[in-house]
Amino acid sequence: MEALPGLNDSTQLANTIEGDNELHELSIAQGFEWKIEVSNDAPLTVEVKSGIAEIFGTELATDKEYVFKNYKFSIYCVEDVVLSWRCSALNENNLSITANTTAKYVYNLHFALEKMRSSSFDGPRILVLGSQDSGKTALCRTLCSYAIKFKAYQPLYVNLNPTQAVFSPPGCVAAVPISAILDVQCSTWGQSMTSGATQLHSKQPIVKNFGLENISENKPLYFEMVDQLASNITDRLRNDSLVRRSGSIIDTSPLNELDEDFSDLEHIAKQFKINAAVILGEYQQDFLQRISQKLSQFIGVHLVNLPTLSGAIKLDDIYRRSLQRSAIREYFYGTDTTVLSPYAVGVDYQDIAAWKPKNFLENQDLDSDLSPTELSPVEIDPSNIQHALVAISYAPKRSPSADVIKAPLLGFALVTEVNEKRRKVRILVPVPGNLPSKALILTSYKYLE
Ligand SMILES: Nc1ncnc2c1ncn2[C@@H]1O[C@H](COP(=O)(O)OP(=O)(O)OP(=O)(O)O)[C@@H](O)[C@H]1O
Repeated sequence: MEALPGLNDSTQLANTIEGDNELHELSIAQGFEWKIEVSNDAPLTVEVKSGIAEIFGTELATDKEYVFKNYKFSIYCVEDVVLSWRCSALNENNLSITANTTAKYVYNLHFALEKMRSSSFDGPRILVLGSQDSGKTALCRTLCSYAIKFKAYQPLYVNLNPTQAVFSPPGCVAAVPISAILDVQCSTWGQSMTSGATQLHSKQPIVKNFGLENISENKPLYFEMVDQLASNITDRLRNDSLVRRSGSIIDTSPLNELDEDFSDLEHIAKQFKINAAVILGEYQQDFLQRISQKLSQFIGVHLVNLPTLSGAIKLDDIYRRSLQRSAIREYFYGTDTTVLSPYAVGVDYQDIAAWKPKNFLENQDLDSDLSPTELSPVEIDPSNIQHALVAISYAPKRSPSADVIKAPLLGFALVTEVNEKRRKVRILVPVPGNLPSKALILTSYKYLE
């Protein structure tokens, strides 16, 4: 590969630092964190020997081996920690161990939320804002982990960023009550009930399929999905006093993807009835004031501004894509510890009724005023459905677009082969049986083995 100009594998960088794959012992002082970036080819195993260490707020058990692959994260030491590690791509002279400068703010925020939980049956509903890679998701994950650490709370994590896959494939907005410990080894936070029996308690997400990669490709459709999710959440909170009291932690898309006049933000705040908001990163006072004013009708107190989380890393597109790919892979094939066996079914062209969301960035000729949320019918041919991830809706196969968009999701399938000659399609489904006789929605995400 190296001989070919322009073909630089992203994993090469990590591999240039040669490790010996031997067991090493490492002591990290209280308040410091070990920033780690591992590729798929050179997994890292870690075993805590003594002290309290955590990953995004979830404590690591002592004398248990954890394996990390294709993951960028930090191990934060709440106490002095001794651990052993082994990796063929890390060298003990090049480990990045630095003081964590923002943990104190996260603790303060957590205790403020705890206060809201203990003083009312209606817990906090906090909006987490910030620029790209400022640590929004890391903060949400830490706050969820802290909330369940000592009390039997079940905070609702709401993911409004369709590019990231948390308990769902990418392209979705989702909400999941965090009912038990999260899987520290998983960038997708853990496994959902679709995985069957899992090592840790599986979670049950509410998922809405947006289907496109970027919210600006079809904002009206994105907000249709956000509104549907918000309405499901309102029902859930009404009927589940524990989740209501534990509160919602709402993770958003980067601020630059939302409207400059903050009307998108106002819409989200209204839909999720937020009563607190935090913004990560360094901003001009005037900018913070404008957001604060917009949100003042919802949040009694001011918007809380915290620095970019210590340890947050600027991610490149290749890594983002690899996380999306692993989430799709995990949905169908499971993980190394929970292996799943999806079923391949053969379907005739005429037995498929597929729709796709309108993409206004890709197709500038589309008239955006003409019901942008309406789905367009898909003509089955290899060029558009080969290797595509498709959402299976509950709407019967011949339903009109308006019904399909409103219908809940049954699950996802993956087109693995399209035979133009025989007019047949091979589709991977997570459960045995035929492809359900339901309307399908083609997403922009593709997965090839
Ligand atoms: N201690 C840490 N705190 C926060 N982020 C960390 C830490 N250590 C590593 N990271 C990594 O930094 C990257 C960016 O963090 P994160 O995904 O939370 O940002 P974000 O603001 O949610 O990004 P996006 O705007 O893409 O949604 C992630 O890969 C995350 O795993």
